[in-house]
Amino acid sequence: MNVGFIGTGNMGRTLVEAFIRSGKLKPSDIIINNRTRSKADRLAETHPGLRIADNSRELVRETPLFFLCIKPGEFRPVLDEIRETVRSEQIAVSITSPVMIRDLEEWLPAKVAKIIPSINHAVLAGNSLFVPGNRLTADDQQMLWNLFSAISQPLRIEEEHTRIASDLASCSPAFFAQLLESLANTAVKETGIPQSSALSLVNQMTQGLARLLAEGGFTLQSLQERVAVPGGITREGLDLLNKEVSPVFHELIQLTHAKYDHDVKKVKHSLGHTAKKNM
Ligand SMILES: NC(=O)C1=CN([C@@H]2O[C@H](COP(=O)(O)OP(=O)(O)OC[C@H]3O[C@@H](n4cnc5c(N)ncnc54)[C@H](OP(=O)(O)O)[C@@H]3O)[C@@H](O)[C@H]2O)C=CC1
Ligand SMILES: O=C(O)[C@@H]1CCC=N1
Repeated sequence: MNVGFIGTGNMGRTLVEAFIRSGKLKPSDIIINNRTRSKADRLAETHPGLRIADNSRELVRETPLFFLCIKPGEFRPVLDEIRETVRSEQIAVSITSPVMIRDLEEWLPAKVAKIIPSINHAVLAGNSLFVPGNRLTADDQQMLWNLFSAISQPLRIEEEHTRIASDLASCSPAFFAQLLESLANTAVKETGIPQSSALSLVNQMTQGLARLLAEGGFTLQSLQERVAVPGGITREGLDLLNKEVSPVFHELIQLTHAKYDHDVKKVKHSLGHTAKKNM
């Protein structure tokens, strides 16, 4: 089956490469289009057989399933371009949280889903967040589920939980990378340990932590219990984190949701009522 990707930026490229790496799609199954052609050219050079469409309309003509791997503010021009070409039997998948399924369904006659991926799919790990629209049949849902099972663990969520689930699954790799980098850099400032040693210690620790959770039979809770011996040093640190970190995460969630609400409004405004008027 031909699969199309409109937008081969960070996440479009990650998805294309993850599907190829998993063996689920061959390069010759994939058609891409990107606003800046050179980015698509580079991806096609790395994966011989992968085809580039001259524009989104051409891509949509050739693919029963296509992904919109573009940012919220980039939807309007793409939808304007493809709406006349899209057919009702096609499946359009948005990977962008602030674009509502019902708005896409107003713009396109296609069957619509929202699937929020994560950078973790680059190593065929992490949850993809699956929000099917009403027009998808049970077979369509199963096909998408199977496709994403090759590169991730799909998780069905309600659209109203898209933001918080994305924070936890998709934004958190960056949040935790920054926290760990900050831990290493603070250690350098406080103690004079060489930065390369501090970064290596934190990096190796994180890889071990991931494996303990994935293969070692630990939960987040049981891991803390095993490390923090009663009356020991780790307990001191955990008690501090317990007190100080929760308000930071509280504020972080408030911030991501405020930005999300802002983006939802901006997208709604850009998609506006023109959709219905022009149909
Ligand atoms: N990065 C991540 O970890 C995750 C991202 N997402 C979501 O994915 C979406 C894309 O993010 P990301 O890939 O990081 O962003 P990028 O800016 O890296 O990628 C967007 C791509 O879309 C292309 N594009 C824009 N307009 C058009 C158009 N009209 N026709 C064809 N291509 C177009 C851009 O082309 P050009 O080269 O010209 O800029 C760019 O390459 C966002 O909404 C984000 O929320 C979701 C989960 C995780
Ligand atoms: O930063 C962003 O907007 C996107 C959403 C999820 C991950 N990255």
